[in-house]
Amino acid sequence: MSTTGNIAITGILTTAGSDGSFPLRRELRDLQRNFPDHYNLLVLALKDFQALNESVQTSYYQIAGIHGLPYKPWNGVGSNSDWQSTSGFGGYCTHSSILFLTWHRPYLALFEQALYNSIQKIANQFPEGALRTKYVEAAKTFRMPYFDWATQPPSGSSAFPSAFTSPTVQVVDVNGKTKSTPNPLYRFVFHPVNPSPDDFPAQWSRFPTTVRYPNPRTGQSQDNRVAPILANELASLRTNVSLLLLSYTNFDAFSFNRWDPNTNPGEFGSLEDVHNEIHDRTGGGGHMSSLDVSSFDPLFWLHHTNVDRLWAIWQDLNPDSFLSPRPAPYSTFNSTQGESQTKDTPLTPFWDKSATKFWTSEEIQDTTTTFGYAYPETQEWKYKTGSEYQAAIRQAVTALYGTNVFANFAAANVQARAAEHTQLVKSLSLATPPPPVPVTAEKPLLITQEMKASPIPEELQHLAPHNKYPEWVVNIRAQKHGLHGAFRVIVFLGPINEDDPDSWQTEFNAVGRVSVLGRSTQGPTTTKCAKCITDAAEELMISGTVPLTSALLQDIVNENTGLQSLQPDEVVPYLKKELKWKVTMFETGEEKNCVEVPGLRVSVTSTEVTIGEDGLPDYSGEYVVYPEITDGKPGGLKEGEHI
Ligand SMILES: N[C@@H](Cc1ccc(O)cc1)C(=O)O
Ligand SMILES: [Cu+2]
Repeated sequence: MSTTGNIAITGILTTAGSDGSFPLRRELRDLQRNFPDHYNLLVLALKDFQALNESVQTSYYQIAGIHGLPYKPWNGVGSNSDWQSTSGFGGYCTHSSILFLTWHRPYLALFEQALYNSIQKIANQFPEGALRTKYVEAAKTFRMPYFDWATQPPSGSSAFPSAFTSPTVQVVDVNGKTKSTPNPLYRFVFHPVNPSPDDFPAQWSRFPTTVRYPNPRTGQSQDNRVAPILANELASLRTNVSLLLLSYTNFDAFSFNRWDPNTNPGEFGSLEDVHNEIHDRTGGGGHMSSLDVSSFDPLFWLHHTNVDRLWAIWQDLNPDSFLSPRPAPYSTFNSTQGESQTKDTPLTPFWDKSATKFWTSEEIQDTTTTFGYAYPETQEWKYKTGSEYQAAIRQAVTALYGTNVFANFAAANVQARAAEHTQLVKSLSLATPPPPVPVTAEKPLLITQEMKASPIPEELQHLAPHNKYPEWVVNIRAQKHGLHGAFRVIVFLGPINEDDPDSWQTEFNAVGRVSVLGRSTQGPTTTKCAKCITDAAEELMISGTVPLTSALLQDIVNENTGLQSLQPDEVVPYLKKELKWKVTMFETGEEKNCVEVPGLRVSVTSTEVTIGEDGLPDYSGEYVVYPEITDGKPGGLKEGEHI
């Protein structure tokens, strides 16, 4: 890859196999367990890539810097002065816009192709002979792994893989000897933090490495906090992913989180919304929590690869729906605010294969193979017909994220989670975190092409007479920059410790959240992102969802609650009493209780789901709104109000 002139974004240059196949981007734990040579290459190459001089265009530092800070032009696209003016080039970020998904695809391809340079370099450093042959061979099919944060981790293993939390990792080094080495997925070590003056404001300059859940006093990363927080809201998140993939049929609704008055009752969620909450839940006030700096955490890349995968899956189920033109919410290098953003809008700063013009959404919609990869679920070449292929995708999705909430519930290891919860509470009071688990200890996820949906378990069948049940969803709308910073709305079902914001995320009764990555447009931490400034001026509204059914089921199984069915006659009075929500700001790592949120509106809807003979849910029913549940609560939808 040349480092002068326009860098073409090609992904890893690949020709299809004779059967039409492409190498797969695999789940991290699958790669680690079942493809140890690929994993070994990943560790060595990512270290090599991260160590590149930060002034090199294709270094880890510079590529990460395209997303937010330092807000300087990359690859000659835009000039420094463009970045300064708020009416001009507002940076490259595309969140809350129709281009959210498509912009990140070439971005990931760029990362993958740069990482791949290091992969090839490393493979060829092994001593000539069997060892080199083995790694050079493995390098050919190496692709970027993803972290599937929505799937049920195998029982007894952590919701946040030790591959991210272990400070060190065992590898076979290029001399053929096994050694322990700093783990490049654990964190990125800046070298230095500000290679050019003022890359980062003081808030971020103080961290010499990326951090997760930094201790507000010492700045120390507390990675052991991530797993229990991921586990605690996992059941609801899985339903959310299942709903998005199987019930949303419109690209605009599926893809991004901007709310407008015409949003359908069943479409308050989006992949962007689910993606936001992972930033929040893994960041804990550290780098992942802030769009300005999240891409410096290595986790960002595996997280976004999963987002790209979920989109690829959805797109192949809905090949005819794609983005419809919208007025640009902000100005960029190529389009001015208010001008139509379409599938032909250039995705700056990503030059296409010709390196003379930019990639557009249209060119990358259909297929990931343009960039030389596929996902386990999107191996289209294995199927004779489109409908066989789609049926296989549906089966795989339901097996991973929810055949139906009942099978999901039975599969979820509630006991393991409860134990993890106790461990978290204990570890918070310990001076030193528990010792890291060796990376190889992780259990593999089962990801196969033949995964089958399973039927409703017998002991829960009475809750879904004739295989029908109501799916309950909380919808949340708020003004994105209304609090001048990032905040979340956490939804609870049942009693909580009302007075202690620090404990809310780990309350067992926390069901899920909508995380809002708002930013400041005034004061000392003012963002340089021009898009955010115009968004704020426009009072941009966003929305998100928290599926409730899994928590309701837990309450049904827990006999102390008195709840016995999922039907409205029981659930409505129950929710009226037990449903609550809290808002906290989290940007600084400290939890700040916020009572008033501009534009907040919380509503509850349900829709009837039918589970087919094949175990697949049919989500095509109408949504019913229940204002009586939220009326009278702060920010709740009132009787007679339009959703
Ligand atoms: N936190 C629970 C979800 C839940 C929330 C509230 C409840 O009342 C019950 C269950 C989980 O991890 O699955
Ligand atoms: Cu992101």
